[in-house]
Amino acid sequence: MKIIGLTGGIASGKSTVSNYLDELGAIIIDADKVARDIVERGKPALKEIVDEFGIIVLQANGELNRKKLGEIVFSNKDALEKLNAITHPKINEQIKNEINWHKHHSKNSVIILDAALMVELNLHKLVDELWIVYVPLEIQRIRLMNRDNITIEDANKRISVQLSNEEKLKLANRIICNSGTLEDLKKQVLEHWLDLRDSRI
Ligand SMILES: CC(C)(COP(=O)(O)OP(=O)(O)OC[C@H]1O[C@@H](n2cnc3c(N)ncnc32)[C@H](O)[C@@H]1O)[C@@H](O)C(=O)NCCC(=O)NCCS
Ligand SMILES: Nc1ncnc2c1ncn2[C@@H]1O[C@H](COP(=O)(O)OP(=O)(O)OP(=O)(O)O)[C@@H](O)[C@H]1O
Repeated sequence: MKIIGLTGGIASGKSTVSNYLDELGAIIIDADKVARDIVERGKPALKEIVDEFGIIVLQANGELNRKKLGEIVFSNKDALEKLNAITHPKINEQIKNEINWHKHHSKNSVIILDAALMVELNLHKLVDELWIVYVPLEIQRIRLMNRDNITIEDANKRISVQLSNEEKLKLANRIICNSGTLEDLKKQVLEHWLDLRDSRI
């Protein structure tokens, strides 16, 4: 089994890349999905979040109001640190459990661990190779605003709370540049995938 860490800033194109790698036969562990699982109704993290931020962050049906919590934490560093202190240990634990499960059940596979906060969560230490999806800031901002239908101010806030591209690039084994078309992106991903396969034979 080989574990590839796939990281990059918000809206750099990681999910687009991991969807393609999924089609090529990789197993995907998506940190955003894990982060959603651990705050489901009835899970301890949700109670801790409500204790910290109040019932304002709940919807009428008792589920987390993600939009509301996002507005709070991406505008306030202390609030984000409090949310991270609740969620990050649990995200880390679940990801490690998923990796261990695959170690026993999917021995010959390639696992893609897709996480924006790979380095912040110290998950890069678990992977065999680190791939970075790089996108220049101006394009990143426009794609984020379009995808999430948010203002330039909100896009800047979300970008500014993450490690810079430069810091991530220093750690990368492979760089996927996503400033071009989706076809350009797919072509690069296929090249890396084939190269990885050849290096495993
Ligand atoms: C604040 C929350 C509720 C907002 O939810 P929302 O549905 O709007 O966003 P979603 O979870 O899909 O995240 C979208 C992107 O935001 C960025 N992001 C999310 N959380 C964080 C964070 N704590 N710090 C920096 N960037 C973050 C990532 O690039 C992520 O891919 C949610 O992001 C959350 O619970 N974050 C804390 C857990 C976490 O760290 N998740 C990221 C794991 S890599
Ligand atoms: N080469 C491209 N050309 C045009 N649009 C693109 C390209 N690559 C990705 N996108 C679009 O940019 C947006 C961000 O991509 P994606 O959701 O894959 O990013 P992400 O890195 O997974 O984001 P997050 O950190 O929030 O999980 C999406 O709307 C996606 O369709």
